[in-house]
Order: sequence, then structure tokens, then C-alpha cells
Amino acid sequence: MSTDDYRARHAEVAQQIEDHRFRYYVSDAPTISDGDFDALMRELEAIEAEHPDLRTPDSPTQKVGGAPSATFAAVTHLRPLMSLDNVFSREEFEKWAARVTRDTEVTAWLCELKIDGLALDLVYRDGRLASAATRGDGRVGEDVTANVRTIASIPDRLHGDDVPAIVEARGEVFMRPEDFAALNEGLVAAGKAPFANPRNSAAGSLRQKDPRVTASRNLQFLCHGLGEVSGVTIDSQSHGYELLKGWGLPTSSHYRVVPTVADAWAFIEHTGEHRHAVEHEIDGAVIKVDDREQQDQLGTTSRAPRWAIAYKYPPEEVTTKLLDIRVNTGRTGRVTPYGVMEPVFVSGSTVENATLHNASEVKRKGVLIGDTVVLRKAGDVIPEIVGPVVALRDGTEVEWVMPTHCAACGSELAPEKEGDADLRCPNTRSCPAQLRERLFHLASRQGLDIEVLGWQAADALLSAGALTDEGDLFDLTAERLAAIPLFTRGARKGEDPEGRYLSANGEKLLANLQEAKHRPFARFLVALSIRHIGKGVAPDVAAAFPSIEALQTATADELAAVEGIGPTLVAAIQEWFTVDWHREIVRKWQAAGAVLADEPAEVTEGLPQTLAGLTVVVTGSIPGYTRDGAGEAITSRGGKSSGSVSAKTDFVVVGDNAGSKYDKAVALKRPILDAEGFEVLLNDGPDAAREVARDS
Ligand SMILES: NC(=O)c1ccc[n+]([C@@H]2O[C@H](COP(=O)([O-])OP(=O)(O)OC[C@H]3O[C@@H](n4cnc5c(N)ncnc54)[C@H](O)[C@@H]3O)[C@@H](O)[C@H]2O)c1
Ligand SMILES: [Zn+2]
Repeated sequence: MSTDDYRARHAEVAQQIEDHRFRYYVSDAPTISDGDFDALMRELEAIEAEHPDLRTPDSPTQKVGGAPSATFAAVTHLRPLMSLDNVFSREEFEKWAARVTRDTEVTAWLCELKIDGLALDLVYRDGRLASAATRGDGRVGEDVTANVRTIASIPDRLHGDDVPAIVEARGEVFMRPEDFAALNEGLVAAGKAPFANPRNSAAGSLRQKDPRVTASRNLQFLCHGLGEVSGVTIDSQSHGYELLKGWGLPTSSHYRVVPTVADAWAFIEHTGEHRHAVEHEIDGAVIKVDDREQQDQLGTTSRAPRWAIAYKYPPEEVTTKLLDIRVNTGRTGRVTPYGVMEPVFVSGSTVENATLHNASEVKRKGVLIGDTVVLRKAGDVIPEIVGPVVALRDGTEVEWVMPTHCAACGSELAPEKEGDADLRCPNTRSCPAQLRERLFHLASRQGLDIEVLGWQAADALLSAGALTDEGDLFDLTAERLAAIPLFTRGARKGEDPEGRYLSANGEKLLANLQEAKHRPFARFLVALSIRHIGKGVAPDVAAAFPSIEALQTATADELAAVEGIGPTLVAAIQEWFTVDWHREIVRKWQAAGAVLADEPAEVTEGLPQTLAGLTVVVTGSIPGYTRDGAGEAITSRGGKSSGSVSAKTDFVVVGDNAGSKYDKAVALKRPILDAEGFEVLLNDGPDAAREVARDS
């Protein structure tokens, strides 16, 4: 690029940034995602790094974003309220830390969460709230005192007899995600434009002309900074928080003071992995030099302190176009609308579909086909359409209408019970969509593990009419498969050219089916698609009722007595057996040789029953054991291997890639063992294991 091109591009990006800042800070209605905005900022910074003459004081890189709007009176902060510089990688963070420690001997780092809300400056005079202002351009903000008086957690008066004459406290106003969802629902119902995300809803709710509106919005506040505080020496930022807390201001419980840069990095990493465990949204972690003298030595730039840095996590929100809303009939007949979007990359993968759950959810979110929407994907959680970017509508968007009939079989859709939000296809036995989903589920590894029976095979079997329902599964013969192209191959040399021959896939399917007849009973329970029986609870059910006959004849009381079986599951099991064609599946499977029962557990000779009476849950993979192997190691010592964590679980063994069971173990405070602890449990028994268990 020539210098002129750079200059032109710089001017163009700077203008775009100013426009986006206006929409974000003044209108509370951004039209691009934070990630895209940050990318523009970084582009501008990169141009300025090459051409420092472009870095003039009025460049967006040198200013705190957001000129105060004329709607509110102007308030000059007692001390400037700055922004934060950002880093996006470990390398950048360590570079920043190196720069800081080169000039100053840092004794402690304050690590905290970066709350995704908007900054607020509070001034207390003689202990009374005198003014509250938004950040504005950092020097002058907007007077929102009347609105702030309606926020429950912000005290009108500070308490204690050591309150200084002037206390200027800074913090973040935010809205909890659940309050945001409820607010949007109400706005849409009232025919008003919804907010794109919790941050914008907090800003929009605070910056209201009528304080009664703010009062209705359940805004939250947490302090994260100090301005002017008269007459008190505050040694450190964390000391400041203690003082503010003592005077009755809300401070975060999530901050830590650590001695080294490595510790601070560990905090950043840990927070990144658990960023949804907090009551508010966070878009990063903030690391600050704790000591105030050291802060002063480091000073500030025109827009941010040099003694603090924001580590930004990869964005979980992007914007994309909602091209269509379609419906899908699921395994239990539930008909779910889902959004089809322009493919977009977020949190590590490309997303083009996102479930919208049901028709009322589509209404509640207020999205129209053709909208630009905010799409959110938090880690491995399924992607979610948060809401529309109303400011970008051009009038061509159309409302979506829930179909009245099943797209797969034409049956009229209806709620299962009156008042259900979901519509279902009532044709449970034969609806091809439901049957295909059941076959796929039945064949999964948690079910009967029939490898060949994937989507394609299920489709082929159904469209050839080879199955009326899954009851016919074990009656599939070579002749039947030979009529389906997917399972056949052409004749080879020396074979009858007219003959029909099974392909490798066809042969494998038959072999798989033979093996599947002897799977553990728990896997059959999953395969039968009994509602609410998944791989977690199935082993518990099978342990209590080791055959299909035992389960069918169990009374509600007997069922309810089993750990892990709640009232919903009791009802689901009993209901399942009342349906004729369900019992028919069992009969046909058994007639074809499938064994829906477990052998009574043999007590393995020679192994002392050290785990008798104990329930152990293994989650994640333990080196040296298969999933079943770890369970066997427990049962062969007289213990019970369970799939779900409850208050009665004695030990939770946590291996690599453990999932939600680990979180549940922590929540229920169950003793946790790692792979080594598991060996201790097996070899030395429960008392020794308790010694090495991590109390969660
Ligand atoms: N989508 C858009 O159009 C658009 C436009 C402008 C800005 N933005 C977004 O706004 C942000 C940039 O704005 P910014 O200048 O406020 O910078 P910033 O949000 O990255 O950092 C500064 C702010 O962080 C807040 N904060 C939260 N927790 C804090 C803590 N523990 N300690 C100190 N401060 C804390 C404070 O309000 C502070 O003013 C970016 O995330 C950007 O993507 C988006
Ligand atoms: Zn149907």
C-alpha cells in the first residue's frame, strides 16, 4: 500500500469506529459484534504502528470511547475514568507484564473478572450519594443520578464512622443473563425492539429518561475502581475494595491477589475455562498492579492506565444473517424450529444451524427471517440465537409461522398435554422422522452399538420399507438386505452376474446385530427410547431391575425406591409399558434371540469385597481402563458403579475430559479421586481413599 492508501484506510476505519462507538455508547444499539469491533481497532492500531504520524490525539486509539450524549446533563468526573488496554494472547500478556516489571518492582497482582457491562462513576459526599455518571469520554460523563438511585445494590448512604468527606467509586452496571431474557420477552410482547445482548440491555436500561423504567429493570452493580477518596491513605487496590465494601458498596467476591506473573496467568486461564460459572457475563480477566504507589509510578496513557490490562477471551458472540427458520421432528416427536444462518465461525467451529426450541421461543426472541442476528456459542454449549439486530432491518424481513402438520409424515401437530409449549407429531410409531431418530439413537454407542447403522443406513432401511418399527430390527436377514442398494455389491469374477451379494457393510450390519443381542441390559434400556432413560441412569435402573420382566412388573413404589429414579422417570417407565407396540418391540426382539436381562453378578473369586455398600461414579477416561473396565473393577469388589452423581455417591473418580459429572460432584461436595486415587481405592479400600480424596 502506498502512504496515501494507508492514510485513506486509516481515515475510513477511524470513521467506522466512531460510528460504531456512537451506536454502542449513545444509542445502546450496536450493529456489529464486539469481536468485529475489536478487529477494526486492531487494524487501526496496526496502521498507526507502521505510520506513527497518524496517531494523533483525536485518533480513536487515543481516546476513551463514547462522547456523552446531549440527553443527559454533563458531569465532570473528579478524576478521569479511563478505559483498559487489551491483550488477546499469553504472549501479549507476558510482554505487557515484562514492560511493567522493567520499570517497577511489582509486589502483588490483583486478578479480577472483566464484567461485561458499562462503567459507572459514583460520588458520595459526606456519605450520601451526590452524583452518578456514565464514563462518557473519560473526563465528562452523563448524569444518571436519578436512575442510579433506583438500583437496589447501590446504597444512598455509606455506613460506618470512618466514611471520608468524598468517596468516588467506580464499577460496572450489568444485567444478569436471566433478567435480560425476561426483559426481551416483555419488550417483544409489547411490540418493542429487543436488545441484542445483556450488556446493551444494561446500558439501555441505565440510560433512560424516566427513572421508573430503570427501576423496573433489575440492574446490578459491582465496584472495580477508585477515583477521588479524600483524607484516607489507600495502600493498594485490594485495600480500597475492602474499604468500599466496609462502607456498604458492593464489591466482587471473585478477585484474588497473587505474587507472580505466572499466578496471574493461571488466574486468566482458570477464569477462561470457567467463564460461565459466574452470575454475570464476562468478556475477559483484568490484571492490575495492586500497590497504589507502584500504580502511580507507572502512570497512565491518554486512554488507559499502564498498571492494568484486560485479557480478552475469544468472542462468543458474532453476528450473521438468519436465512430461514425450518422445523425438525425429533426422536420423541417434538417438532423444533431451528434457524438456518449464513455460516459463521465462533468459539472454534463454523455454525450454520441453531435450535430455536419451540414456536414461543421464536416469538419471545422477536427474530424475523432475514434479520441480522446475534449468535452466541459458549465453548462446547450448543449455539444460541440471542436476538435480532433491529437497527439493521430494512423492511424485507418476514415473520415465521409455525407449521401445523409434520413435515415428515403429514400428521397434524399437537401439544402432548394442554399448556405444553412444544408441539409434537402424534404418529410416534411410524413417523419416518421419529423412527429414523430412534434407530440412530438405538444404534449409538450408549445404546446397542451397531456401528453400521448411522443416518444413511437408517434412511436406506426406512425408505426400502425394511422395517415397520424398531421391533423388526433383529429380523433383518441377508435376503432383506439384499434388496437394498446400500447393502449390496456387484457380482465379482466367477459369481453369478444376476445374483445379489451383500456388501461389506451389509455383512457387517448382520454381524453387528448378532453381537447386539447380548449387550448389557442397561444398553437395551437406552435403546428402547424410554423417555428420560439415558446412559447416566440406565445402569442404576438395570442394577435394581436386571431384566425387562422385572422392570415391567415393578410397582411405582419399588421404582421410586431406587436411587436416581425420580417421579418423572417412574411415570415415564410405567407409561412406556402401557403402549402395545412398545411391548411388541420387546416380544419381537426376544423372539429373535435378543437377551434383555443381565446375568446375576458373579462374585469374582479371590477379590476381597472391599467396596461393598459403596457407590462410585467414574467420569472421563482413566488410563489403563476402558469405560466398562473401570466399572467392573468396582463391581468385582462388591461396589456399585453408577452413572450419575447424587448426594449418596461415595466417590467420584475423575479422569481426563471429565464433563458435567465433575461439576456436579463439586456442587454436591462428594469426595473426588484422580486416577491414582482410584488405584488407592481399589487396592487399599475406602478409608485409604478418603485420605487421598480431594474434598470438593
Ligand atoms: N459492537 C460495537 O459496535 C462496539 C462499539 C464500541 C465498543 N464496543 C466494545 O466495547 C469494548 C471497548 O470499550 P472500552 O473502551 O470500554 O474498553 P473495555 O470494555 O475493553 O475496557 C474498559 C472497561 O472495562 C470495564 N470493566 C469491567 N470489569 C472491570 C474491572 N474488573 N476493572 C476495570 N474495568 C472493568 C470498565 O467499564 C472499563 O471502562 C470492547 O469490548 C468493544 O468490543 C463494541
Ligand atoms: Zn410425523
